[in-house]
Amino acid sequence: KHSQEEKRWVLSDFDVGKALGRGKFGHVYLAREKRSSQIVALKVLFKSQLKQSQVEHQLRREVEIQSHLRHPNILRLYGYFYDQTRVYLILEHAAKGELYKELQRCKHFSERRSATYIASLARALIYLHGKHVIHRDIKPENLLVGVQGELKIADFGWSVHTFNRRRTMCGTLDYLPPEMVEKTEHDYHVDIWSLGILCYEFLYGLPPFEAKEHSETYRRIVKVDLKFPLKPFVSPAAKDLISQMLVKNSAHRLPLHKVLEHPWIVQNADPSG
Ligand SMILES: Nc1ncnc2c1ncn2[C@@H]1O[C@H](COP(=O)(O)OP(=O)(O)OP(=O)(O)O)[C@@H](O)[C@H]1O
Ligand SMILES: O=C(O)c1cc(-c2cccc(F)c2)nc2ccccc12
Ligand SMILES: [Mg+2]
Repeated sequence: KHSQEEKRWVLSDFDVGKALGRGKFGHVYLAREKRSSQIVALKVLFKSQLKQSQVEHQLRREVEIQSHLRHPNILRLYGYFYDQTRVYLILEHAAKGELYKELQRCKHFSERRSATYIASLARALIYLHGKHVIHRDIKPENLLVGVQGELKIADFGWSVHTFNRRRTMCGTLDYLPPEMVEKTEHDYHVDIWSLGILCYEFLYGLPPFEAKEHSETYRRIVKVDLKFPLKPFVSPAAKDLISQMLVKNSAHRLPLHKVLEHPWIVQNADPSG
């Protein structure tokens, strides 16, 4: 069956309301689609700035990827359109805004709240990886909150489709070294590392390798210089999970389905997510 012909949207299809926030390439507005009265977030990007920053292909990829994703913890992209000067993304409206503002407000999250978020993110990443998509930019700024407090992964600007590189251009992989052949697997594990960073930051209010200078942060990351402060109190189970995700050798990081089975998640995550 041919998929329903994509609707061609125009700006006059929407009543545009208040600005929800400012991004690098333009504003995001609350808007209502006139025919259906559906509330959306309309992300307006200026072509001139997109050209200047040479991110056109990245934006097209972001749109292509996000428009095909359907998961409760992944922000929907309903469609897009453009006029002479701007590109418009029609996004699901995340009524409770940015997670990182909430984290700043309450300093750090409880173990139950953190575990619930980590579980829903793990489920979303399992879905994403199943579609051969890696996000590569999982951080509080890119996490929005829905009307029921549920997490929504947004900003697929850095996501990529990892097609299987097992087939090289010339067809044979006999001459490829191990790291090339397994390269795609290696890619998936970047999101597990970021999930471990997030788990630490939810519980302590700061990312684990933070330092004044970039060079110092870099050194701490490559060394996996992981230290757990005495305050706030964090259970040994939580530290165990974080320690199994923040592992230098990507192949040894706890797989996402094992994250969901970890005792700390099982005992603390709210099943509804
Ligand atoms: N779907 C949405 N629902 C509610 N608020 C949103 C939504 N999308 C964006 N916002 C608000 O608008 C702000 C800017 O949006 P966004 O982060 O997507 O722009 P950007 O920073 O240019 O994108 P990127 O982070 O990829 O550079 C966000 O920080 C958030 O406050
Ligand atoms: O004038 C265009 O054809 C145009 C289209 C798109 C575009 C096309 C599909 C999806 C998407 F997200 C963006 N982005 C642009 C960025 C800069 C300048 C021009 C364009
Ligand atoms: Mg942003």
